Amino acid sequence: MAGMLAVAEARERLCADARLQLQKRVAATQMMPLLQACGRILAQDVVAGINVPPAANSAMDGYALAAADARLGAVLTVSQRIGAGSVAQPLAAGTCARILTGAELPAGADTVVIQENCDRTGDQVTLNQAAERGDNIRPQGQDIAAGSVVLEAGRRLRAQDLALLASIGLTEVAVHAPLKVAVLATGDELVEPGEALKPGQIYNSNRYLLTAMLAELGAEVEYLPAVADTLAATCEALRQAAKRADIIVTTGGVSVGDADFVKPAVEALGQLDIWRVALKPGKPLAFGRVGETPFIGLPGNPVSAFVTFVLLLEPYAQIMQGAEAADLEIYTLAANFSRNKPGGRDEYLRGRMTDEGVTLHPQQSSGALSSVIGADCLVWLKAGETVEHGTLVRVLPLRQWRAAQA
Ligand SMILES: Nc1nc2c(c(=O)[nH]1)N[C@H]1C(S)=C(S)[C@@H](COP(=O)(O)OP(=O)(O)OC[C@H]3O[C@@H](n4cnc5c(N)ncnc54)[C@H](O)[C@@H]3O)O[C@H]1N2
Ligand code: MOO
Repeated sequence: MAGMLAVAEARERLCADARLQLQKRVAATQMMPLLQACGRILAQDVVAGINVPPAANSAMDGYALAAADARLGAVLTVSQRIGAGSVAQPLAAGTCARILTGAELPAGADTVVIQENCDRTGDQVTLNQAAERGDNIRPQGQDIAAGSVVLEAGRRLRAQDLALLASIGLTEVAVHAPLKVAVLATGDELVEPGEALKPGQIYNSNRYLLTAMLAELGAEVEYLPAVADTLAATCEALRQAAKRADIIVTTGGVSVGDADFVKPAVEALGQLDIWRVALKPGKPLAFGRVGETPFIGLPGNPVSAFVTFVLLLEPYAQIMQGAEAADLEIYTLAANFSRNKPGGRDEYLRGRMTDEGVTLHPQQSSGALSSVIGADCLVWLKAGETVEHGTLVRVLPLRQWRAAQA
C-alpha cells in the first residue's frame, strides 16, 4: 500500500538498528549470582572448565567388574563396596566391587552388572546374565567435555541453563544489563484504574499491557505519567524520557488526528525513520530517535499495540538487550472460517488453533482486548487474500503471550 512499509521490511530495519544499539551497550554487562540470573541474557559464551561427570561412574546399583569376567554363570568375590562420594581402590583382578548409582568406577573395572541380574550369597556374586564392556557406565565427560562451549552468548537463561552452569561449578555468570525502557501513554481521555471514570474517559490499559510485556522480556520499565494532547507536553515528556531510558515506547497520538502530537514531537526532537506499516491492526507505527535515544511509537488501540509489540517491538528489545530475536514461527493450518472481503493491508487476526484448524475470535476490532485474551495465535492474511473454509492460512503462534487454554 502506498506510503507504507511492509511488516517484514520494518522488522528487518528495526533489527538492524537494534544490532547497532547493542554495540553501544556491550560494556553494559554485569556478573550475576546464578540464583539471580534466571531470565537474564548471557553476555559471553561459557566454556566448561571440567568434565561432567568428572570421572566414569555407575548408572545403576550393582557390581563393577572387568568385561572379561562378565560371562553368564561367572562367580566372583566382592572385594570392596563403593558408594557415591567415596574413593574406590583399584579392583583386584578376578573380583567385583559392590557399586551404587553415581559412585566412581574403580581402576580395572569397565562394566557394571545390575543387581537384578545377579545372585549374591555372602561375598560371592553369580552372574545370571552376561554383560558387555561399558554396560551401565556413564563415561567421564559424557554430559559435558572440559573445554567445550556449553552455552552461547545471547541465550536467555532458564532454570535448566542455571543447573548446567552449576554442574560445571560456576557461582556467577556474565549477563547483559537489563534494558531501561520509558513507557509513555498519550491521550486526554486516559485515567488510571482506581479513579472514577468521568464522561469521555477510558482507563489506561496500554500502560499495563506494555509494562508487563516488557517486564517479561527482562526490561526495567519506567512509566511516565499520561501525557496531555499538546505538542509542548508531548515534547517535554519525550525529552525527559530520552534522558533516563535506553528506549522510549509510546502508545497513542501517532496517527493523523489533530490531537496526535507524537509524530511532530519526534520530528522536532530527533528524527522519524518509519511511520506507517502496512498491517492491520497497527498501521500508524512510528520508529525513530529522540535525540540519540531510539523511539518506538505504538498505536493507541490496545490490540494494535499488542500486535505491533509482538511483531516489531519484541525483536527490537530482544536484540538490543543482547538476545538474538527468533525468526517468526509460521505454520499453515486449515481455516475454520471464511473471509470474502479482502483487506488492503496484511491482517493479523486473533485466532485459536484447534484440531479442526484455526478459528477466529468473533470480535476483531482493534479496540477489543478481549480478542487477545482468547487468542493463542495470529492468523496472517495477506492484503487482497480471501479465504474459504479449509483454505490453508499462515498462523503465528503467540508463544509466551499465548492465552491460557480455556
Ligand atoms: N483518519 C484516520 N484516522 C485514523 C487512522 C487513519 O489512518 N486515518 N488510523 C486509525 C488506526 S489504524 C489506528 S490504530 C488509530 C491509532 O491512532 P493513534 O495511535 O494515534 O491512537 P489514538 O488516536 O491516541 O488512540 C486510538 C484508540 O486507542 C485508545 N487508546 C489510546 N491510548 C490508550 C491507552 N493507553 N489505553 C487504552 N486505550 C487507549 C484511544 O482512546 C482510541 O480509542 O487511529 C485510527 N484513526
Ligand atoms: O491498525 Mo489500526 O491499527 O487498524 O486499528
